[in-house]
Amino acid sequence: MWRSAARRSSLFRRLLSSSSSSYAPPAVYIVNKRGNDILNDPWYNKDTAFPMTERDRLGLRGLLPPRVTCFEEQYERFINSYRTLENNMQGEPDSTRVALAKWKDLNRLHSRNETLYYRVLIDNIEEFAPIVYTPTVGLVCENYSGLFRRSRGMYFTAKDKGEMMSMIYNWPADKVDMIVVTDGSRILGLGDLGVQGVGIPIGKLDLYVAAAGINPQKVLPVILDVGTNNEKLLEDKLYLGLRQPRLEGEEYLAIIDEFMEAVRARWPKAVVQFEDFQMKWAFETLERYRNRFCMFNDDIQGTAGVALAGLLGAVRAQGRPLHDFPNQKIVVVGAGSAGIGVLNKAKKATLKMGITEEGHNQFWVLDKDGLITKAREGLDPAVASFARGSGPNEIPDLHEGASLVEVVKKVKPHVLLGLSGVGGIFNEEVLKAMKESDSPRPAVFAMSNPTTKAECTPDDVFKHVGENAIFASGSPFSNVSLGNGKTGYANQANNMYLFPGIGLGALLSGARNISVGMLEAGAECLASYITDDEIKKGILFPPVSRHITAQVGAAVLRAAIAEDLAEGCDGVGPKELSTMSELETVDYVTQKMWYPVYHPLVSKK
Ligand SMILES: NC(=O)C1=CN([C@@H]2O[C@H](COP(=O)(O)OP(=O)(O)OC[C@H]3O[C@@H](n4cnc5c(N)ncnc54)[C@H](O)[C@@H]3O)[C@@H](O)[C@H]2O)C=CC1
Ligand SMILES: CC(=O)C(=O)O
Ligand SMILES: [Mg+2]
Repeated sequence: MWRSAARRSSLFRRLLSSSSSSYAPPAVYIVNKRGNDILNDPWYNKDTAFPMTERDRLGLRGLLPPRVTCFEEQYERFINSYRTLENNMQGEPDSTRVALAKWKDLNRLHSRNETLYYRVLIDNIEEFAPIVYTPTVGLVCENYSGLFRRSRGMYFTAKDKGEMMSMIYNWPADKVDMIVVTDGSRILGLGDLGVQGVGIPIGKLDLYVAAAGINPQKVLPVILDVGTNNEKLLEDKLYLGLRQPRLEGEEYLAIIDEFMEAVRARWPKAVVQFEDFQMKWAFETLERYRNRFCMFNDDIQGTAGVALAGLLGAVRAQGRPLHDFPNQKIVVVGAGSAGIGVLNKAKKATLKMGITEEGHNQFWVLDKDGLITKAREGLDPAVASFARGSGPNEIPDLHEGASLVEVVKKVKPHVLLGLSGVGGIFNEEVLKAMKESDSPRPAVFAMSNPTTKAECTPDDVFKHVGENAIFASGSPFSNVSLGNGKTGYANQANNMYLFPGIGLGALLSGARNISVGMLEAGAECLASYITDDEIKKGILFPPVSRHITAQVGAAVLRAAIAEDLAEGCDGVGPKELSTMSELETVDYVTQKMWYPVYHPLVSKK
């Protein structure tokens, strides 16, 4: 027993030290450029940190101020100037201006020096995630055409039909590990933003680098510009996308198919995350590609795992055992890609706990037309199994199309969960009705993004529902001081806790595709991450970090192996991966994460 464990861990050590990892940093970078071309390349640029020997070697002498500074000094210089910006903008009434100024400052750093940018992002992820990701990324997308300075990512358009297989070779990196793609049709809760939606793949991939340690040279943000139905954009002089209505039907699918095949041709092992597609295409493309590519839909699948972790947390917060979950009454507002993804996942958890398909009775779902019942004309099959009926188990008078406040008053739900994209829809009347919830700790999840679309704020929840309430939102809010030293926790319930780990685990396992089992393993890992003590305080989610991502990534990787989907990565095969214990897998995943440091540069010639 001891011998085999010892043998296994020596194999593990060898794997860590000898794998031809794309993540373990190389000792030197070989560059085929010199002088200003290096300074203008954010991947190689070190600004004033180039040592004199390197300045001589690379033709940089005289192109930089004479004093050589170290990384730490550059870091401090950036943070100080960022703090000055913050101070100068204090009292500025227009919060949009402040957010965009901060985003521009970070973006300028990215365009100049990626190593410094990612270190700043990693070290300050909680502070900077709201700038590179939601909510500021929403503002950036809305104003993208005016803000555009330097291209990031790739643009495939309806006009590129038949060209994508060659276009994909225009991307400069030989290897791409992680792609996030959108068609811009449903950007956060902001609707169709056409080509301007490219900000979302950029923001998501920044989190991949910061939280999952994906090498930034191996990520690719992609926008598929198939037109836009947003009249305002079509009339906007600055708009940078195609000026045509969105492609539909087979024409649309042909573009997506061609893009996916081009990816497969050049980078067959890349993981592709679909993001912010309008509902019909979100589900259709997921079904179309899930068994043929290593891909997933973050809004349907990532969100579902995070929401389920939150729902189970709400059960624990009441001091109830998890098997009580099927008795929780949950009102879901929004029956789109995210809402239906959450409902399917929660139902599956209920069925796993022994409830039958016909017997589950805990969900009430509303969309823009109110409560969805079996009487709904043209009932969407995706939501049919959640539509309320009229049998003896039903609450009387809850008719088709009943309003949110009626539903909350009559159901007295344990959880009210919003994925509607409608800001403020959980108004005072609704929240006061939640106070009468049958739960001693009513939970309100206002998951829509960005902040302007949040269904309510934590202040409103703790004021109207009560201090015992549990709150979570898609975009970040500050905790609320409840007086007497007590805190009302403003959790962030966002798929950012899962997608980086899902992508990383899929990548390192070399999975052929991303199975339900792999996603479940990630979600279960997240659900069990928070301790009972934290849950009692009302804390449902951990801060986003490399630690949680490594755990989720390891869980996903192990599930891929268990399901025989893993083909290995970077010379580490499935057999070797399968010999690792749980702990060793976490160590392995952690070790494979890229970390920003300056490397000596050596000129090719
Ligand atoms: N926190 C997170 O991790 C995530 C949050 N989201 C957010 O969820 C929101 C919805 O996303 P999707 O489901 O993809 O959008 P979607 O457009 O597919 O669905 C929106 C749903 O909300 C319903 N709705 C609209 N107005 C309503 C009203 N007044 N009352 C009740 N329901 C109403 C619509 O009928 C539709 O069913 C967005 O704001 C998005 O940012 C999405 C994914 C992840
Ligand atoms: C978080 C996210 O994926 C969304 O709001 O669409
Ligand atoms: Mg999304």
